[in-house]
Amino acid sequence: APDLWGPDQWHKNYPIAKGHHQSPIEINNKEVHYDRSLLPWFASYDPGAAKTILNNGKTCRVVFDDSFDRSVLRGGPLPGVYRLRQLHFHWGSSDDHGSEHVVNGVRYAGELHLLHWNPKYSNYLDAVRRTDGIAVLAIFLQVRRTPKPEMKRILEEINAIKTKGKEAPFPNFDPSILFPKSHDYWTYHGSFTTPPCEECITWIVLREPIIVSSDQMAKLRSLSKNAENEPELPLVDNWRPTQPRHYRMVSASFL
Ligand SMILES: Clc1ccc(Cc2nnn[n-]2)cc1
Ligand SMILES: [Zn+2]
Repeated sequence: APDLWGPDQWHKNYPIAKGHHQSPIEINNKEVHYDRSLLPWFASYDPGAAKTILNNGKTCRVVFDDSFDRSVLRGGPLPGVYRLRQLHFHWGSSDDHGSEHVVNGVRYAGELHLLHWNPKYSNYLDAVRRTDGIAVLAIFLQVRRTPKPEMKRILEEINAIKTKGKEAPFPNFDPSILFPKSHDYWTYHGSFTTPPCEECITWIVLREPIIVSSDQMAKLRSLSKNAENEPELPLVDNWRPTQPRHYRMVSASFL
């Protein structure tokens, strides 16, 4: 059956969805350009900034206090500090797919996005209208037999936010505990991967995935996209297919 609201239809309401700076994209070694001028990136997150965890019907999201430069990302390709606003996940209906970016043909089971905005703009909604408004740190989730203990706190809250609109307190959490060892990254200019698909994102995609277990991925898949009193609709496959790269350069911070 034709999916009336699927990614191929978004351009009808949001023409930019067919723009030339859309995300996600395929990252292929042969087309990547090593840029030795790229700086390392740094996250300085205050655990006290974590506020709540929410099922918004399209993902599991943790929101942070972004009323001042409390938790920030800086360095890398960024011109200054960017404020952490929220993190969320993308995943599939099985372990063999679910990530948004694809690396040399490899799809990972999921992808963690930490979304930051440029405080040179008066607020987040203004920032999403600017090409340098948003920075997303993207981290692949790779399934192996070993769970990632640092994922436990998020996954333990899943039972409290099973259905769309459910929210729970999520205090004292520093998302940098989720980071892999290596800070090597690719960077390119792109967009939100859901409507309105604004082309306002500096993407920082980490080369090293974090390792999670199949059970941990199954926990994410136990979320529902329906509200409590509605028929059960599993929240899975909330990833957008890769988009044309057009003439964009993907730079690598590593050789
Ligand atoms: Cl909460 C949320 C916010 C944005 C998206 C889509 C997206 N755009 N860029 N990264 N993720 C999905 C869920
Ligand atoms: Zn995302």
